[in-house]
Amino acid sequence: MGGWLDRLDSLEFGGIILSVVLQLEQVTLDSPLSAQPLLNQISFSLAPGEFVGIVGPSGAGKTSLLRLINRLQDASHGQIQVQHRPVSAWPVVSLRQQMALVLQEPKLLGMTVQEAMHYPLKLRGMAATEARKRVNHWLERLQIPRDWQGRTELELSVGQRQRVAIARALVTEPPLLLLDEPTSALDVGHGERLLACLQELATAQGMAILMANHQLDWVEQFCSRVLYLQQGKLGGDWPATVVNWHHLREAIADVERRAAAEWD
Ligand SMILES: Nc1ncnc2c1ncn2[C@@H]1O[C@H](COP(=O)(O)OP(=O)(O)OP(=O)(O)O)[C@@H](O)[C@H]1O
Repeated sequence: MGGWLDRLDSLEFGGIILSVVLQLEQVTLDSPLSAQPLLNQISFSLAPGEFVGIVGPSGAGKTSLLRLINRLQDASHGQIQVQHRPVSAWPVVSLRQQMALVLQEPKLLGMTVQEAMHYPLKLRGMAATEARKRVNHWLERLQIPRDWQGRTELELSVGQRQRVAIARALVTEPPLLLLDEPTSALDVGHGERLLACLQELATAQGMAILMANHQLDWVEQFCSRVLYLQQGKLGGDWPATVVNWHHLREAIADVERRAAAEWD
């Protein structure tokens, strides 16, 4: 493994060379239902080795943002670049080979765990022996028991399915990993182990990871940077070490309480 950094282009800012995997400039997503956009002029970039948490109240736009990057939906305005190339200029299949997206309720599409793990490697034309080695490596790394390999999603709990979906995403070792609430159905032990593994992938191997997560304690513990979304706007983009976590928790809880009170 390794080599992600070598595959990236570089940008020069004031004489300092920086690599950027992902760049959003003034990205807006209009709502089909209201005048208020679902995402409003979002700009940020992501470098190799960053593990970034997207936090914010329910409905703030976290999932919508991840969907735009992978082109499940297109932005109404602004530009998203992956590896310095607008997402609209990439053939969709090639764009999706630059990244892996794991949605909140992952599906194995009727495949067994074993088949689902091999499928993305088969699509990339990897030789069977190498693919087997790669699959075994990631099954072990995410501590997925061997006896799950013949199971389909109907024979896995939601949390188990989540772990398999993340292993399936990692098996291609993409430069960019997009995760939507990857720990929502995991117990503390598996959640912490997964996030520690992701942190190591970022810091030791240069993978860029963007993760929507409601569980602020874990974002605080494992992420290097935090994006705060509120009502579709980017309310903050901070290194995790400078965040006032107590204040941020209160701010999010306040918005969520007010939203709930509107129904009373
Ligand atoms: N296809 C759609 N059409 C119209 N509105 C949508 C659509 N998808 C999402 N929305 C709205 O966009 C807003 C943002 O939703 P999104 O799922 O991105 O939020 P989120 O921050 O991921 O929420 P949660 O934390 O609850 O998962 C919400 O108000 C939602 O109702």
